[in-house]
Amino acid sequence: MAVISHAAWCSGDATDMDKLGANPANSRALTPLGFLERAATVYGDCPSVVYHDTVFTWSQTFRRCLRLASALVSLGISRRDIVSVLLPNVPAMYEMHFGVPMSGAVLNSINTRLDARTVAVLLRHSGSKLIFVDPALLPVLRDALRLLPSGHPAPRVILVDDPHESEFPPAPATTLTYERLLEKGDPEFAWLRPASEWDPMILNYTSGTTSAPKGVVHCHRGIFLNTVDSLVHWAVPPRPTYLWTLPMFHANGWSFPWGMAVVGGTNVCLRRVDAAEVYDTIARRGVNHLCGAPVVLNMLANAPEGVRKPLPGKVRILTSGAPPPAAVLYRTEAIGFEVSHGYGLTETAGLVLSCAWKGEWDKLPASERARLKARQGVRTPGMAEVDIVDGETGRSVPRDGSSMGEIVLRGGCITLGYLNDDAATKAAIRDNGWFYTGDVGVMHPDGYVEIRDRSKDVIISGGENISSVEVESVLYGHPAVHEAAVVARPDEFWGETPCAFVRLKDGAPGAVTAADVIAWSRERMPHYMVPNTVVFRDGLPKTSTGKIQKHVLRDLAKEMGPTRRGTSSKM
Ligand SMILES: Nc1ncnc2c1ncn2[C@@H]1O[C@H](COP(=O)(O)OP(=O)(O)OP(=O)(O)O)[C@@H](O)[C@H]1O
Repeated sequence: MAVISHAAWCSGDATDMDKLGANPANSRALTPLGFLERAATVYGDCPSVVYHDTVFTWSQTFRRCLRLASALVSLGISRRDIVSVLLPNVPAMYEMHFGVPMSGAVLNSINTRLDARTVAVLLRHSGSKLIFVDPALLPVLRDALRLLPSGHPAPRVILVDDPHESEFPPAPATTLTYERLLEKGDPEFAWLRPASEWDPMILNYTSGTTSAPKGVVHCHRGIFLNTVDSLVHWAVPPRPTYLWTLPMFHANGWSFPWGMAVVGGTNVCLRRVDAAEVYDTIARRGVNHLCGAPVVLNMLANAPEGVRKPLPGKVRILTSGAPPPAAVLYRTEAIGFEVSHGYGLTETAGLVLSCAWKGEWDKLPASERARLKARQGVRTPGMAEVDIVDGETGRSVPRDGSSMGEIVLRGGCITLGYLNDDAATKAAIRDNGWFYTGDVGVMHPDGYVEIRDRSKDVIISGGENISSVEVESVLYGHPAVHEAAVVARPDEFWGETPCAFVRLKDGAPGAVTAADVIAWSRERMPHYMVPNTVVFRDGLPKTSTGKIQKHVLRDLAKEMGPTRRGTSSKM
C-alpha cells in the first residue's frame, strides 16, 4: 500500500484531483439492457411474463430476447436501423424492448390505434427496415404499406402469431412468424452493447394531441436513468405483480418494461383493457401494481357494481399522461386503490415530476388529499431541475400558486431531439439549456408544480387567462358528470369564453341541464371562469393514448359561432 507523506498530503500533490476522473472501468455505457441479464441470474425461475396460460420465467425471457436479437442480426439488421412494432400488450411486445436494441437497432413502437395513413407517414418518416405486427393489425399495416410512395423501400413484415386468439387463423407453414424467427435465433448470443451511452435506442412518436406526431429519439443513458428513477419515485418493491393496463407503445410504458426486470416483477399482459377484464385479472392474478392515464382511473371508478370486484389487497396505481381531476382521484381511492400521480412527456422518456407524498397529508380529509394529489409535484430524484418561466421575460414566476408560466426541465431523461426535424428540436431544447414543455403551470409556495393547461388550451377571456383544467376539475366534481372537457369558444365581446363538453354518467338522472351545470360552476369558481356554453355528448373524442382531443372540440366550438353579449346560455 502506498504511504503518503504528511507534507504531500497537505500540499495535495499526491491526490491531485485533476488527474482523477473517467477511466475504462467506470465508463461502461449505461444501458437498461443489462437489467435482463441480471434478472435471469437473480430471478431465473420466477415468472417474468404471463398471458392467458402462457408463463415465462426470467431465464426464458432472457434467452428469448437473445434469440430475437441474434435473429434480427442474421436478417441483416444492423446498428441504428429502425425496427418498428405494431403490437398490443402481448408477451412479444415486452420482449421487443430488450431484443430489438440488443441487436443494435432502434425500437420504434407504433401506436396501435392509428389509422393506415398515419402509420404510413411514420414508416416513411422513420425509414423503418422491419416491422413486427399483430394479426389484428395486419389489415391496417397492409393499407399503410400500399400508401407508401412508390420507390420507398417497404419494411419487411413479420407476423406475431397469437395462439390464444381463435379468431386469427394459423399462419401458413411458409410464413416467417415471430416464433419461427426465435427458433432460428441463438439463445447464447453475445448481445450488442452500445458503443456509447448516447447511442440512440428508442424512437417514439408523440401522441399528436396538439400537432402532427413528432419522432422523439432517446439514448441508452436517458432510458437507463428514467427506468431507475421511476422505480425510486414510485417506491416499487421487489417482485411486484404488474398489470399492463398502460399501452407499452405509450412512451415505452413509462419505462416499466425495463423496470420490471430490475425488480423481478411479473408482467401480466392484457390484449384489451376494459373494467371487467381489469378487475377480474387483478383478483385472479393478485395484481398489486398498474399504471394508466386518468381515463383508466375514471373507467375503474365508474364501473358498475356487478363489474367491480373486491381488491385482493393493496393495489397501487400510477397515473400520468393528462391532468387527473381531484374528483377522479378521490373516487378511485374511495374504492380502495392507492393512487400516485406523476407527469412526463414522450420527450422525457416517462415521468419526471411526481407528486411526492408527505406523511402529514395523511391526516387531511380525503377531498383535500385528492386536491393536493392532483398537483403534478416536484422533480423526480433523477432529474436535475424544473422551473416555471414567464413567456416574455424568461424569468422564474413567483412561487405564489397563481402566476402562470411555461414548465421547463433539465436532466438526463430529456430526449436527444426530434428525428429529421431540427427546427422542432431547436424550439424545444433552447440554447439556455432548458427543455420547453409547452405546458403552462404555476409553482406553489411549497415548491410543488401544478399544470394549468397546455399552452394551446389556455382560454383567454377579456384578457384573463382561464385554465381549462381548473374548470374541468370543478365539473368532474358534479355527481352526474362522467367526463368533461373545456375549450375556448369565440365571443364577440370577451374574445373567448369557456365552452364545456360533458358526458353524463350512465344512469345519471335524465333531468341534468346546461343550466344545472352552469349553476354548479357558479357556486364553485370565479364567474369569469364559468362556462358560457355546455354541450352534452355521448362520448368525447380521444387520442389513441386516451387524451381528450381538445382541438377537435375547439373546432366544434368554433363551428357553433361566436357567443354574443346577452345570448350566452349563462344568462
Ligand atoms: N400528470 C399530468 N398532468 C397533466 N398533464 C399531463 C400529465 N402528464 C402528461 N401530461 C400532458 O401530456 C403531455 C405529453 O403527452 P405525450 O408526450 O403523450 O404527447 P402529446 O403531447 O399528447 O402529443 P403532441 O406533442 O403530439 O401534441 C404533456 O406535455 C402534458 O400536457
